[in-house]
Amino acid sequence: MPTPYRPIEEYYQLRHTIGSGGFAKVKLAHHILTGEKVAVKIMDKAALGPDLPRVQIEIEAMKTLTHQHVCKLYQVLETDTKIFMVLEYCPGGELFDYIVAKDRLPEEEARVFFRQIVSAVAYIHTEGYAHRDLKPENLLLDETHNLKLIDFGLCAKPKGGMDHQLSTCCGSPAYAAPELIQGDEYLGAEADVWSMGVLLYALMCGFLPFDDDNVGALYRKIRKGQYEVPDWLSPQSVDLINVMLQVNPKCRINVKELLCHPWLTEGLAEPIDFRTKYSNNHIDEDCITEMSIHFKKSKNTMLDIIKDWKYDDITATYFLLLNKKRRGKPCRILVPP
Ligand SMILES: O=C(Nc1ccc2c(c1)CCNCC2)c1ccc(Br)cc1
Repeated sequence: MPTPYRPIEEYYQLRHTIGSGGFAKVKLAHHILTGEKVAVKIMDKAALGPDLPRVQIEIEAMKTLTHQHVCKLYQVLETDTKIFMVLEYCPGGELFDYIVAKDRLPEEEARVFFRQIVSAVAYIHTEGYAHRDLKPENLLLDETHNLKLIDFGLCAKPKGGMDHQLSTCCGSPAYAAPELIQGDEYLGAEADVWSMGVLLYALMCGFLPFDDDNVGALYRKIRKGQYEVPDWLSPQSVDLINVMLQVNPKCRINVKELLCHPWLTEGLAEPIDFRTKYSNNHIDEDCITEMSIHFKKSKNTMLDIIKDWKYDDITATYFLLLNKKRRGKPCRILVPP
C-alpha cells in the first residue's frame, strides 16, 4: 500500500525517522530544489488533541525568531489531519545525550556552549519571548557542533511585554524556578535564568543540582535552593551558578548582567553578542537571482514574494539557498526551471 500522497512530498524527499516523541515524529528529508538536508516534524492533529494550541504557539514563535542559535523553521504545511514543520537539520542530536556520553564537560567546553545558550535566550527575550522549558533535551547540535534551541511549545509572549507577570506553571520540574513551582506570578525572563543555571550546573557536573524521584521532595529542594558544589568546579563558575540559582528572583542575576559575567567573558574583550546574524530586511542578491530564474519571475517580483515570509516553499528555498552559500557551496537550485 503506497504511502498516501502527502503535500510535503512535492517539495521534500522523506527519508528515515530520526526521532519520535510525545505527539510528533521527526524524519530526515532532502529539499528537492536545493538538495539540502532538513528535519521534518510531523504531527497528527487528532493525536495532538488539547495540545494543538501549543503547536500554533511554537510555529508563530519560530516564524519570528531567526537567530544563529535558534533552530530555524523553513516551512509549514498543513493538511486536514497533519501539520508538517520543516526545520534546520541538527545531526549532532540532543545536548543531553552529548553530556551523558562524556559524563560531564570540561569548563572550557561548557563555556563555549553556555555562551551560545545565553546568546539565544537573550535574543528571544529581546523579541518578547520567554522559553520556559530550557533543558539539555531542547538544545540540539548542528553539523558544525553549534547549539540550536528548539521546542517553543511552552514559550510565552506576554501581551504586556517581558515585564508582565505570568502564572502558568510549565516546563520540566528539575529545571523549574522556585517561584514557578510555588504557583506565584513570575517573570518569564527570571524563570529562564534559573533554568539556565540548572543547565550550566548539569553541563559541568553531569548531574542535576536538585533531584529526587519524589516530586514533592524535589520541589522542597528547589524552594530551599541548596545544592552540592563538586570540588572540580572553579570559583568563578561556582559564583555564576550561585547568582543564577538565587531562590528569590529579585536577587537573581538578570540576562543583561549574565552577558558580561566574568566567567562567560573570560578571554573575550567584550560582553557576549546576542544579536542575530540574520537580517530580515536585507535579502541576499545571489539567492534572489537564482530563484528568479527558477520561478520565472523578475528579480523585483521575486524579492517582493520572498519578503512576504509565508513560510511556504519560497521561504524554505530562500533560507536553504542562503545556508548553501554560507557553507561555501554554490548558491544553486538543482532542478531545471
Ligand atoms: O535534525 C534533527 N535531528 C537529527 C537529525 C539527524 C540525526 C540526528 C538527529 C541524530 C540521530 N542520528 C542521525 C543523525 C532535528 C531538528 C529539529 C528538531 Br525540532 C528535531 C530534530
